[in-house]
Amino acid sequence: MTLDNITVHAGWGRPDAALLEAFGGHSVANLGDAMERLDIVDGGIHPVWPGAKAVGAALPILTVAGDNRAVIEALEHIRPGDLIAINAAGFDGRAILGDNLAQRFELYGASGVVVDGYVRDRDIIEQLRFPVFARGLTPAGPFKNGPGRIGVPVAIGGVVVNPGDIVAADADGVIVIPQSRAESVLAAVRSIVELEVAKDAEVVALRAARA
Ligand SMILES: O=C([O-])CC(=O)C(=O)O
Ligand SMILES: [Mg+2]
Repeated sequence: MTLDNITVHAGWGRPDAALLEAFGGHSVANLGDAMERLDIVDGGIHPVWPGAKAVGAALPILTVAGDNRAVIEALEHIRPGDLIAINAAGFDGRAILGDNLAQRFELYGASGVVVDGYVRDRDIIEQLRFPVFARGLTPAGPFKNGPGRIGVPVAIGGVVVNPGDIVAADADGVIVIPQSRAESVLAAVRSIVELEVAKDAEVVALRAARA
C-alpha cells in the first residue's frame, strides 16, 4: 500500500505476548552475551530518562532526516506489544518525536520507541514514564512531508531490524533478536544468567576469604 509518498508493508508476523514477557526478564547485556556479543545496537542510542526499559515486537519505520510523516502514518499500524523502531538517519538537527507522539504510542499499546535520531520534550516523556531511546535531544521540531516507509527492514544503530523482531532496551542500550532465533537466544540467556550468578557467588566467597 502507498499513501502518496509513504509505503506501508503491513501484515507481518508478531511474536506472542508470552515470548515477549520472557525476554522482558533479562538484561540487554545478558541478551547480548547470548547472541555471541554480536549484532548489538551501537552505544550512541540510550534511554532519554533514567530507568527506561522496554521489550517489544519491532514496528520498523524509515524516515528522511528531520521529517516524521511516516511516524504519524504508522500510528494506525501499532498493535499492543509493538516497539516502534525508527531509522531517522541519525540526524541531530531535528527531533523526530516528542511527548505527544509518545502519548499516542502508549495509547495504542506500544511498549516503547527506539530512534536512530533525536527527540524532544524529554521532561514530559520522563513524567509519562514512556520508554524512549534515542541518540540525543534537540528542541527543533520535525517537518511532516515524507517520504517514508513502514513495516520494512531498517537499520538501527548499525543493526538490521525486521518487522516483528524482538527489541529489548534498558539502561545499557538496545539489542535486536531476530524472530527466528528467539527460542534459542532465550535458552542461551538462561545459561548466561546461571554463569552470572556463579560469578557473583565467587566474589562473595572471595570477600569472605579476605575478611
Ligand atoms: O511536533 C512533533 O511532531 C513532535 C513532537 O514535538 C511531539 O510529538 O510532541
Ligand atoms: Mg512536542
